[in-house]
Amino acid sequence: MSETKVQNLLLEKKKSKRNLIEIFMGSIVKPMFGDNLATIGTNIGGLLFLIETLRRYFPRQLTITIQEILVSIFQRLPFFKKCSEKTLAFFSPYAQIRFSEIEEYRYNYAYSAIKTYLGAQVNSQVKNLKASQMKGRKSLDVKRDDDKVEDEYEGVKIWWEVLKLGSDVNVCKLTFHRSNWEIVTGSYLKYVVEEGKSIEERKKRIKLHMNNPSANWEMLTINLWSNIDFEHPATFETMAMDPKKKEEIINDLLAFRDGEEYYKKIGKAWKRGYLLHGPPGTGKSTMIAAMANLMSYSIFDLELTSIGNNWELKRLLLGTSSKSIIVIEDIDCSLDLTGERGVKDESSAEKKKEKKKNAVTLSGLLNFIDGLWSACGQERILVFTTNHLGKLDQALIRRGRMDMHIELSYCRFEAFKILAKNYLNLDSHILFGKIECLLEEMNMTPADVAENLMVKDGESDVDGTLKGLIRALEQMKLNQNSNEQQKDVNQV
Ligand SMILES: Nc1ncnc2c1ncn2[C@@H]1O[C@H](COP(=O)(O)OP(=O)(O)OP(=O)(O)O)[C@@H](O)[C@H]1O
Ligand SMILES: [Mg+2]
Repeated sequence: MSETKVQNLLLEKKKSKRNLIEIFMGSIVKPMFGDNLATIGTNIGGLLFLIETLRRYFPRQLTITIQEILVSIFQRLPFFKKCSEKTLAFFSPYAQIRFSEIEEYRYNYAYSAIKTYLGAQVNSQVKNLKASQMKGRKSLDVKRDDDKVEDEYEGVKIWWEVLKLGSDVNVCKLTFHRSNWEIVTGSYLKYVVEEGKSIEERKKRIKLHMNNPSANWEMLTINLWSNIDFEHPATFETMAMDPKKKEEIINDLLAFRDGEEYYKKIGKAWKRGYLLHGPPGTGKSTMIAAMANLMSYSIFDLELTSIGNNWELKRLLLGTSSKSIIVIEDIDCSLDLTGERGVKDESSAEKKKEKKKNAVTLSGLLNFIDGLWSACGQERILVFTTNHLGKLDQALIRRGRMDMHIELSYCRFEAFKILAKNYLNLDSHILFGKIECLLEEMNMTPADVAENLMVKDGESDVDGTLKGLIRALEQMKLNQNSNEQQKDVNQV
């Protein structure tokens, strides 16, 4: 058969189908509803016919793409705007499920598990891949880099698409034939999420999250936190402090980590608060790093001064994940510690109101820790640090809120021995006796001791380094004595 003949035949076929629709619209719809409705009816009829034809003769993915194009065209027409999507969805044999990255202001962990699962669908047929190597890793991490992934589960075909809606809403969209509803919603999705989570667990790196200034937040709760890999080397082993106290803290942390059942049994939210207090340079921040490394928990470092009010604080706390340590450093400096109770000198009521509305208050923080957040945030550790325990409001530090108070203090001999082991690989030395006496007398911080134990010029030997520390301690003693003498003179 010649090519023109085939084309003519196809044209005839098309005409006859179009004629059928036109006869139906002209003889039934038009007489009943008039010209306008008849035109609309013709369009719908044509559209449905088109979809059915596409479904029969084209592969599924193409059908869906064409359907989407048709929807977008028809949505531009005022009448169809409302009903085109519903009409198409009604007639389409496929169902779709969307997983947004953020759902009701909270991070959707199913989304990240699905993304991880899709990234892991690597085989020799895959054409687009991406590879990266993280610091400290020997192997390359190779992931699939396709926006569209076709999957198969128990003989059922499933199509995934990774999309960005608007400027910042990330979505994974799943399409499947409605006849497979049971399998997909029953076991496939569970399988995907669990598989994604176990891959994440295997590859897990501890993250340090920092809150972005609220002025930079975008509408949909993304961008509240930025994160980087956390690579602080501190461990409890290298922490210079009283060994008994150290053991107590480690046991407390491990009991918390393994305590899911216990917390359920006693009906308490699975969270624990630690208050670290002590002078600057005694190891408060170092201990937070050691905690994160011991527990393999990520850190959320909450900078209260960059947010405006209690509502923003709530959003930030709701955006934290489980298995995390939420840190507020120098709580005495970053919070209006008097809360609403302290507003005494404001002259005008207006000012008071404004202050309440715009401040992150102690009561806001406490209400949230005790209330809503306890109900929805599990397996979280809260750490506050301060240099001035005395300045803190009693409400903040009462037991039950801050379960354990940890004092980090000046470097005594037990702590020094740990630093000497870390920095000089020394267990004992003839100069240790003298250092012990001086450390009992003088209040030198572990940070200062550590600084003196660092070999700076690359040539100093162990003796030279320890003598350097002794000199520093003696100098400190001299300064202290002369200060005291000066004070006495001033008093006289
Ligand atoms: N207890 C300690 N054990 C081991 N190293 C310590 C200890 N305390 C301080 N250091 C050393 O001193 C440095 C400063 O300590 P760190 O930042 O933890 O002190 P801090 O108590 O948080 O001080 P600040 O109150 O000023 O924030 C650390 O990098 C660490 O090397
Ligand atoms: Mg610190």
